[in-house]
Amino acid sequence: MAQENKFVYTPSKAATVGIHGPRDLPKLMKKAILLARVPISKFKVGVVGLTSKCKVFLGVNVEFEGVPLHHSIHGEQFLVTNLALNSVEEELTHIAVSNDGTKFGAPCGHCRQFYQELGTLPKVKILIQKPDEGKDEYMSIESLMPESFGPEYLLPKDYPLLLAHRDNKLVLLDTEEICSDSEKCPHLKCRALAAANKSYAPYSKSTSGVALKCDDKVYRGWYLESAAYNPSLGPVQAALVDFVARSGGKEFEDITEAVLVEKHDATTVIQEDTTRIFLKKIAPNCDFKVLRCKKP
Ligand SMILES: O=c1ccn([C@H]2C[C@H](O)[C@@H](CO)O2)c(=O)[nH]1
Ligand SMILES: [Zn+2]
Repeated sequence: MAQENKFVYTPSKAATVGIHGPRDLPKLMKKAILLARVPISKFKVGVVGLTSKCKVFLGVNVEFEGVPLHHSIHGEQFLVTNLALNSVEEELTHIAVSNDGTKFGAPCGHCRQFYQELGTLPKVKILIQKPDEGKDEYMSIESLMPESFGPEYLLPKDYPLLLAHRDNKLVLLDTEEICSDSEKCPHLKCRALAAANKSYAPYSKSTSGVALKCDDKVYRGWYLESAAYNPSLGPVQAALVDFVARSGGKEFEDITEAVLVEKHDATTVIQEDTTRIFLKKIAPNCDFKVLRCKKP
């Protein structure tokens, strides 16, 4: 990996920290918890996840001072976004969630709902403490959500869900030149367009992406929707997941530039106004531009 991501472990890197299977996920928990950004609650949540190809991903909760609480990113949501941003199409099989590194608990309702986007019957298993028996056990998220509401109510059968490979095939409205390696180039407009092209917005169709610049490094993320609408993660929050994962502890206020790419004809969901206000609060010196895109 060109830029170090403290939140992603290849199987060989995972083995060096003693992770060989689901039982070992707690070994990374204390490290994860330390990476949380919680100026409001001071309540740090760490999440360690394992995929079917034995990669390990971390998640943490992220809070933003000065904006409404619903802009916060939960640890479990961070983890899934981290998988999406790293093009992990394999299945997420196990997660462990903790706020102290020793006790493991269930995700909140908002996260259980968000995990419905991984498939209509999420097979993800979660480490749960059994107080009576004094030991931890994995149980399925499905069993924590009987009678669930999910994408199957709103989308056609077999619709590609959140972690599926996606190319929305959007182009910028103005005839701007876009680099052919737009997933790696240093231009915010190219990176934000590439992000919008991976956005999962099956409910509003308002796909969008954000690219951020800090110290000549680019971070990007894309809008991820939830069938229950409210748990959806905005494109700027998704880009901030990338920022928290790869910036090596930089502050949000160090972000100097941001570009949002969204559809020119988006009417049901528009990110521009909210993103502008949000960035003004968390990164007051950030120059914010909006570019419109369309289906060619
Ligand atoms: O399952 C949960 C529950 C809460 N939080 C976060 C949200 C907020 O930052 C803090 C307090 O609720 O903990 C999570 O990350 N996951
Ligand atoms: Zn949650």
